[in-house]
Amino acid sequence: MSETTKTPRGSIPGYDYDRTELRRKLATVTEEPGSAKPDPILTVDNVVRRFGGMTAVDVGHVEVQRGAITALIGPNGAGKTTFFNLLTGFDKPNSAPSITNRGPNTARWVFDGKAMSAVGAAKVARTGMVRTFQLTKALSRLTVMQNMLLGAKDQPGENFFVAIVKPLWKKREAEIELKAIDLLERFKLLEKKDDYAGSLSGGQRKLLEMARALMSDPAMIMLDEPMAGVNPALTQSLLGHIQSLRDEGTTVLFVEHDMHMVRHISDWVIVMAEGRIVAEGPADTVMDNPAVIDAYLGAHHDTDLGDDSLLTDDTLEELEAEVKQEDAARGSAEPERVGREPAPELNEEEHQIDAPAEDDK
Ligand SMILES: Nc1ncnc2c1ncn2[C@@H]1O[C@H](COP(=O)(O)OP(=O)(O)OP(=O)(O)O)[C@@H](O)[C@H]1O
Repeated sequence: MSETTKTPRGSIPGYDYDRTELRRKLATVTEEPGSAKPDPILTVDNVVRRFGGMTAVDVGHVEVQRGAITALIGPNGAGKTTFFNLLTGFDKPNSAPSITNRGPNTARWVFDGKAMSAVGAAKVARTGMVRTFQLTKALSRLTVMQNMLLGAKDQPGENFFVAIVKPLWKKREAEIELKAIDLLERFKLLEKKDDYAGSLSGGQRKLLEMARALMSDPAMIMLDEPMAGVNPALTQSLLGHIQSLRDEGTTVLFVEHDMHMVRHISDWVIVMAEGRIVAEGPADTVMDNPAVIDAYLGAHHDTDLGDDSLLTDDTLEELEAEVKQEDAARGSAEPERVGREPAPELNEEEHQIDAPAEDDK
């Protein structure tokens, strides 16, 4: 990956993006929930969302580093999607400020210097914080190209002067179309540009949604399970796209269950469980945090944390002893062996994603 120096979108002019520098900065961040980041693009305080008696999100404080790829992970039901919905204006926290709810404990989040707590979804997107959905929102009865054009900002019709001066709107329209073609080519969807979005596969719709989100040049893109439903053949290129976005200066915040992907591309990982942030750190160490292991084992016994080092020799011996006991109880002569499988590597040919069906949720 190149060590280019570019300006992250939404940053102060002249700020040099440098990946080595980013890593050096993140290495100074304390590995604890809510830790301060050297250059946060997003700072969130006191976001609480309850559904009836159940608290789905209760985030006291969290920061997202500008220009980095941050993974938001956690077991099923941890509150990740609800948190995305709240931040992007698709839902409202119970802790939102109101006439009856004022004071230091009310919800507040600031994106790129702008207070966002009372901002609706459309305006949030215009400020440069754009998200995709776990279930794609491509408009089935529009073509792929029409979907892309909808994602553009500064459309000719939005500006009265541009709209009435033909050379101006013609020029702007042509620019938007060129951008759409470029993105569709990047996401290998160009030959589908005249097909209805409804005819695409689940994985292709996922790619279309990401490409469409990029039409507005967001400062931060928030991806909700980008890999779910994506064909393994496209997995590697999607990972490459996400990394290039970061290298070009876009901040990426993504929710993902595939721990191999999380380990492979994240600069930083934030872990949620039962609505709270329970751990933070770089991908290669955060998975060993006892709070993370508890969160996953407590909620979801069969989650693969992508790290076989959790299987220590002691654990293996204990498991082997348990198997022997069970076999003895069943009267079996030859106990099964408990072994350590090699950790699967993320690799172009072999990497398989646990892809839930697109319409699971
Ligand atoms: N509209 C809603 N009404 C009632 N409960 C809800 C609603 N939306 C979410 N919840 C509940 O809030 C909790 C958090 O759900 P959420 O979808 O945010 O979790 P998640 O971490 O994204 O899970 P997953 O990884 O399975 O997608 C869950 O218990 C869920 O059932």
